[in-house]
Amino acid sequence: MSAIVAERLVAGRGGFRLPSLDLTLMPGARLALIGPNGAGKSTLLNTFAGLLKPVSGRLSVAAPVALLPPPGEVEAPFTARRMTALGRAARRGFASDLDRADLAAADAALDRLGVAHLAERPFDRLSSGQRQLVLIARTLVQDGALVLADEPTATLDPAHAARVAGALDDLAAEGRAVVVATHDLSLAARQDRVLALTPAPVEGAPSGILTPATLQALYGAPLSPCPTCGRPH
Ligand SMILES: Nc1ncnc2c1ncn2[C@@H]1O[C@H](COP(=O)(O)OP(=O)(O)OP(=O)(O)O)[C@@H](O)[C@H]1O
Repeated sequence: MSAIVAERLVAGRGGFRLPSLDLTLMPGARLALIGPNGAGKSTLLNTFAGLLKPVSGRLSVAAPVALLPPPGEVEAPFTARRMTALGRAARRGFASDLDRADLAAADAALDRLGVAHLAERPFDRLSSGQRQLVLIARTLVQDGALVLADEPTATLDPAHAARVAGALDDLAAEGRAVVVATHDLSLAARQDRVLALTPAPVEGAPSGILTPATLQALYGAPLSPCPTCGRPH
């Protein structure tokens, strides 16, 4: 079964509308959404997550969905460990409290991202990048068949960004479909496919989409060096 099937899907919110989109994503596939500020990446992710109703068209999504919201959206008076472990509690409802297995999974996810030392720290007193890593750890423990990550590496230093990219690769290797919305073109380049949200969305292999010409058309300015070939232009 596909992780996402979108047919003539129009996503939007308020007065904003994305162009009609056809997309199929198989389990284990990795897709990057790129596009300028306001292009509709978060709108599309939230539509995939079921938080926004499609304006029109057909959308079928595998469950469960694990969603990493964009940086800065989450506040909570919990420790980093509890905040991470709540990713598992959400899956089975909030009726029962977290158990040892949940806390152990949280510790393993924090360790995977190089922030095990933050486990006992109050989430609300972490730096923005540290909070982001905790929320990514929470996403890792959610056991999603479809993992949606909105700007996962924004606010991260290069070493932590590399760990996150590797952790997302691991999720895909486990058979989960992964969609990242990102301005980080090196992260986009390591996905299997890239969907560029332009007035007419274009989708393909990173080598076909992350080209100087496509990026210049997408962002309205030349980008150098080329993110896939590394050459200045
Ligand atoms: N809550 C909202 N209500 C109405 N319109 C919104 C809302 N949030 C965003 N929009 C509009 O929807 C459009 C797409 O926004 P969206 O956040 O999906 O873009 P994005 O590609 O994720 O942008 P960015 O890269 O800046 O995060 C924008 O024109 C934005 O102004």
